[in-house]
Amino acid sequence: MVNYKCLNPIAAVGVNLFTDDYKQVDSVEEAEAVLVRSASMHEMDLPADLKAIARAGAGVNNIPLDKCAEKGIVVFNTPGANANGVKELVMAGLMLASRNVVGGINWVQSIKDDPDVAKLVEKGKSQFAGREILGKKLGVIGLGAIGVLVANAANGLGMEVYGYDPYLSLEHAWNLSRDIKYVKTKEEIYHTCDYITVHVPLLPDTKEMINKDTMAMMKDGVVILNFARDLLVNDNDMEAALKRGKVKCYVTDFPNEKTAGMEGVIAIPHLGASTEESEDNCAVMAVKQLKQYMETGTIKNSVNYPNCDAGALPSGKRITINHKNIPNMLTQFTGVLSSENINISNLINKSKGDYAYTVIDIEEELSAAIEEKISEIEGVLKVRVI
Ligand SMILES: NC(=O)c1ccc[n+]([C@@H]2O[C@H](COP(=O)([O-])OP(=O)(O)OC[C@H]3O[C@@H](n4cnc5c(N)ncnc54)[C@H](O)[C@@H]3O)[C@@H](O)[C@H]2O)c1
Ligand SMILES: O=C(O)[C@H](O)COP(=O)(O)O
Repeated sequence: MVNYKCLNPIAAVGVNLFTDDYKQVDSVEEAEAVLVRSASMHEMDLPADLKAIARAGAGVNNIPLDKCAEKGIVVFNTPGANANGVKELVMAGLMLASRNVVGGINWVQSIKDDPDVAKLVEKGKSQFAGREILGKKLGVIGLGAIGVLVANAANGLGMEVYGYDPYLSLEHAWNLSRDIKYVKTKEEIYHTCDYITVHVPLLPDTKEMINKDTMAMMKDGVVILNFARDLLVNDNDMEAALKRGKVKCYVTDFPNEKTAGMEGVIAIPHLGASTEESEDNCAVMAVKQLKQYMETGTIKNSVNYPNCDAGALPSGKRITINHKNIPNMLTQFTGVLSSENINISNLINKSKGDYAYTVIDIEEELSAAIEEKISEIEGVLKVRVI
């Protein structure tokens, strides 16, 4: 029986994939597997038995990835599963920043009880006049699952789109419309674009990438959209830029105590992935990946361990070992098995940064004593026998 814990509500279509071999538990202390959306796990004690965490979504900045890797806990996310949901809201964000729809709606509410509301509307509407996005320049920073969809959709609406991503993957490059101008530096986007949207993960090198220096390079009256993470923007610098009119409007899906009431900000309550379709897609992908790992040792879409297709289970046992990526580990693993005269029928070893993963198939049973011997090898972080 595998105990799992959902730290956030996870769509039923995903959770229903768990069979009778899985049991939902009340506390994370009892869990071998965790499903999570945006709940922060940074302050959490991670139980010794925890083997995997699946983030039903893209951003993993709420999970202590290194701490997990160090404990042999594999962290998964669901790349692309909510990208369309976010893209559609970004397109709405472009419109909301261009046409004063929010101001107009609020104004209609304030005069709704006036018997002359229809006349007042026609008289007063000019104060909410906007501009069209057709022909305007949009810069997309980060051409991953979301950035590519946003770039292509904006291009379809007649915008001139510039894209920047120093790590652009082949898959995403294939999906990018040929009309998008791929630029080699962020500065080209800053100097050129009327609208700038960021779709990068929150990492040490992207934190506060929108700040007074980068905004100084932008056109006067630029519109900035942030559907990625609040900490990508320096809020104090944004406030000053909005006051000066350097930035015309800041659309954020991540309001915080500083930006929620800031003038010039359109604040959306983190709704990018909050659609039935995205929630279902993420839940199904997260649960499938978690189950596959628990049942076969295969790792797909991990962010802290290497991906590894372990293949079908052997007739005997499968030993999976999460360990440090240091020399001499395989010799030690095979040494323990050969000293017990155990034949290896298949062996896979993969690494990612400081961590590695080894799968060893044997055609017989494995005693607890041998499992213990492997666990005791220096650099071994977790051992499972399936
Ligand atoms: N608003 C929401 O509800 C919502 C939903 C999903 C994702 N997100 C956020 O959006 C981010 C992007 O999501 P995604 O699904 O497109 O992820 P993704 O991993 O598919 O794409 C991220 C892209 O950013 C690029 N990148 C990394 N560092 C960069 C840098 N310094 N400069 C330029 N590009 C850089 C990567 O190469 C990658 O192509 C997530 O990390 C998450 O924080 C928000
Ligand atoms: O990174 C993500 O996938 C989004 O920010 C969605 O977060 P949520 O699952 O809490 O809506």
